Amino acid sequence: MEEKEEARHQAEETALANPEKEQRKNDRGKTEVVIEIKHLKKSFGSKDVLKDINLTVHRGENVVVLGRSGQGKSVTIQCIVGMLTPDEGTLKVFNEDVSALNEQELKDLRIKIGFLFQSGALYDSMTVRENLEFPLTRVLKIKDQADIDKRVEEVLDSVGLTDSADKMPADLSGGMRKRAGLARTLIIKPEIMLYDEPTTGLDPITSREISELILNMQKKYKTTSIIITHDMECARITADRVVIMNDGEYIEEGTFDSLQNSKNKTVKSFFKDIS
Ligand SMILES: Nc1ncnc2c1ncn2[C@@H]1O[C@H](COP(=O)(O)OP(=O)(O)OP(=O)(O)O)[C@@H](O)[C@H]1O
Repeated sequence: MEEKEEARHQAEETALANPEKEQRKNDRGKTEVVIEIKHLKKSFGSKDVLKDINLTVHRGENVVVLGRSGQGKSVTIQCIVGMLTPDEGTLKVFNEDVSALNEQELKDLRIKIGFLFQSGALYDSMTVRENLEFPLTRVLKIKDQADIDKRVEEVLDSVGLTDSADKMPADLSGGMRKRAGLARTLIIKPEIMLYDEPTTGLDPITSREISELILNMQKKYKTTSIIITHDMECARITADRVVIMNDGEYIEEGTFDSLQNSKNKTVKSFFKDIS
């Protein structure tokens, strides 16, 4: 294993390892608030990136955040996981104020949150199967090989990669790599999934497949998701609710269909190419 990858493994273990903290049981149905953001502000120097962000996400929902480049979508995500501290406002995840959490509490929170970044974040020196085994053995500390095999087979089946288990990431297409990255994130069954531009760089057909997969994963794993995208087709397929972000604020929200009839000029501009 390469040095860089080893360093990443170690960072990941430190950030995530806490086998005793099992996932919170969903016993309050869809109305439970999982993420609550109120009047969030964040500036970098003189640049006000987040000016007044307000968002409530309920358990099991897929919320899509649509916004042009550089609007602060990624900054919002980094605030949610405590990688950035907001200047003002409150941000609660599972009813806990993220900026008040200590290091250990942040680690406990992050084990419940899965990220799917644009790159897919696979380890290039490992096969797909080894990539999937890694979080099970190193993060969840599972030792029973039969249990590991069962979990790997299940998640491979979910993302349609059963026949590619022994391939190297370099031998996969862009769409397959994205599927494998998703499998690697889902295998520890996070309660919240954060997707940062999940379809960027993929052709329209593969993008559609990934969007449908995101929807299927929501149904199968009952995960709460925030999906950041510019891809209107992805938004249409995956969203229970769409939030439009512009100039540091969420300016309008609703179902994909309801927003198509918005009178707001900025909202309209997102939908202008949709027939
Ligand atoms: N750590 C940081 N320090 C300084 N400026 C930052 C930092 N993180 C983000 N920014 C700035 O904040 C703005 C918003 O960035 P962000 O990455 O959240 O945009 P985005 O909406 O996700 O855009 P994109 O769709 O292009 O990824 C950008 O101008 C960026 O340069």
